[in-house]
Amino acid sequence: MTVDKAAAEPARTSLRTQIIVRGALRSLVIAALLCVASYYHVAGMLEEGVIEQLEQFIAERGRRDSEQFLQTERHHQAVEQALLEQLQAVPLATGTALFDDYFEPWPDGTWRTRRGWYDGLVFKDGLQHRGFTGFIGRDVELTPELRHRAALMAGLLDWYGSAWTATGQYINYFLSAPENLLLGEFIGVPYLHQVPADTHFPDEIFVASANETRNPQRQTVWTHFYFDATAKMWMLSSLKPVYLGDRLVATLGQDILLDEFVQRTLKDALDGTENLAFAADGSLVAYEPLLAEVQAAGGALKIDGARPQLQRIFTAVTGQSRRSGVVETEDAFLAYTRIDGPDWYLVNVYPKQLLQNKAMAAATVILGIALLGLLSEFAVLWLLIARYVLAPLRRFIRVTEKVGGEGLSALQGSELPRRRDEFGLLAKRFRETASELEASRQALLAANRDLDAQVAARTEALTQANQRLAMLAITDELSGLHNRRQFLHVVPLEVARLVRLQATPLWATLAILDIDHFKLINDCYGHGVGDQAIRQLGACLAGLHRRAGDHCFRLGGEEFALFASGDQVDGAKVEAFAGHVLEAVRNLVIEVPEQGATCRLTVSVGIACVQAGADLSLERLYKLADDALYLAKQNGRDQARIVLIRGSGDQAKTLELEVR
Ligand SMILES: Nc1nc2c(ncn2[C@@H]2O[C@H](COP(=O)(O)OP(=O)(O)OP(=O)(O)O)[C@@H](O)[C@H]2O)c(=O)[nH]1
Repeated sequence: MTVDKAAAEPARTSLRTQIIVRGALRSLVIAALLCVASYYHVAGMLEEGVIEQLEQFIAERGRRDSEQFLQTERHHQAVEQALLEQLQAVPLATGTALFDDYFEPWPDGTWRTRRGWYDGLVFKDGLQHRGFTGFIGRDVELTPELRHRAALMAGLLDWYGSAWTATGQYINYFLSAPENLLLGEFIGVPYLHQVPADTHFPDEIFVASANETRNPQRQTVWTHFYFDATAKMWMLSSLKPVYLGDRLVATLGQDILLDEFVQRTLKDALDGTENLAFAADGSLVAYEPLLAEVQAAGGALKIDGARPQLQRIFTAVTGQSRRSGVVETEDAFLAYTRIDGPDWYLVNVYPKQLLQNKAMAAATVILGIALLGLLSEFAVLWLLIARYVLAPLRRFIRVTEKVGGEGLSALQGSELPRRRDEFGLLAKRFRETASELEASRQALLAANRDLDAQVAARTEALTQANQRLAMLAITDELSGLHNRRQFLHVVPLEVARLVRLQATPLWATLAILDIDHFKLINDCYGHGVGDQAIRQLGACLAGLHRRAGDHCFRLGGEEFALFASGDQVDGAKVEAFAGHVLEAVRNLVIEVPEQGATCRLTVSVGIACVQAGADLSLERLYKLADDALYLAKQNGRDQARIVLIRGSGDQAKTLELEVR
């Protein structure tokens, strides 16, 4: 068992760091996507809210700003109604008499109101009156009707004028008649006592604007607004012609202070937005960046192509059919409302960038909260991983490191967590696997042992088979003697050994035996008997030839060889040996089972006995023996011919013997 190197090494990177870092990166991407989604969601919600807010704001502003002008129109209607009623109801004489209470002739030929009506006086009614002046041109014919009307107009001005101017919204209030009569309360100024005698008011714009030629509908007329350089105030005039039947009897007029309106327009805007006001004919009324130019143009600064942004606003707003609402342009929401009376538009420009900034701020807050949440979540995760993942993992690592020293049994140790979660399951699997591995190991060891035994047995069998094969290779199967192969192997070795040991004269003896007329045995009794004869002859020769260093061979067919070595060799001994062989063969009884008989055999033998010398060799030995055998056969068989050579070379002495 080897220890896994990777397990024993400390981890290069922390699992926890990897999880946290990768988790954090993915969460950051999600948070960024959430932030983008939040941005668009918030922007959408803000847009709805802003449009609603703008609609409310502008509608309220429209109502409030219109109210001032509608109030003026109501004033005009009230005075008109009162004048017409009085003209019809008050007897001419009464009015005529009153005329002198109000007017007095001036040396310049004009009639002017008595000074007390401006400076202050207590009238017949017992009340204090003051504040207004009046003027009647010097060429005017003072008919009773005019005197009656002038008196009634003076009375109305006396009654209502100071009340109206006291509201602070009007700088003056005046009533004129087409005969060149003008009555008016001009705050702080006895204006009509100061004008020249030849003044002809019906030609003045603030009276003539309401004449029938310019105002055929006989409606209230609103002049252009203008900046009064003397008073340093923004103003607007409102004129209302009063007709008795078809006859113009008076014109009612007011100069309205617009300072408050202009200031409100400039200042009273939602944060980050700006207001502007313009007339339906395109005259700019109030717009902070162009205030000086509006003043310089006396209220007649037109919105045109020179100011494309304003022109876009003007076109977008005046194209709307609703009285107030919100129009969206490429870069802004335009909250617009019409203002009754002078027919103006008030517009609040809400840049979309403002909305985007708010959405971005909201999205940033959401992102911040999300990041904070993620941070705390990952901090908790950091601790949880340490406790529930890293700690059990480290126990696993320790246990696997122990495997090297203690073996698989370490895996079954109690250090592995016993829990109900995946780690518990893993530990269980570890223990089970350890048991299985141990069982497998034991089985493997047993199998190895078994295999070793089998290999040993097979090796032994193989060795024996090889030995058998080796034996078979050198053994003649039929006789059990060594064969010709072994003869050619052994005899040269023996001869060489004898040649080496020349110091003590040694002898090599080779006898070659050949069965006589063996063919006849085969022919007469069959090959089986022939084989049996060879077997018995082999056993016989092996029995005769038992000394160490003696060898017995079947050279093939019915031919056998005997080889021996020795130091005490002479003719008698060899003759005795040959006789012994011949006799032993003659005594062999070969069974012929098929015929229930026996047969006998003889052999012819050629023997060469040579004293070892330099010229000794197997070839020489064999030739000598074979030649001797030939002689034995030639000489009648069943005998031995011996060639005995003592010495070697020129000193060699040959002795030939015959044994029967
Ligand atoms: N049964 C049997 N016969 C064999 C075997 N080997 C050789 N022979 C026979 O031995 C006979 C040898 O015959 P020959 O060479 O004529 O010799 P011979 O008949 O013994 O006559 P001489 O040697 O001249 O006495 C042949 O008929 C062979 O078939 C063997 O292993 N078994």
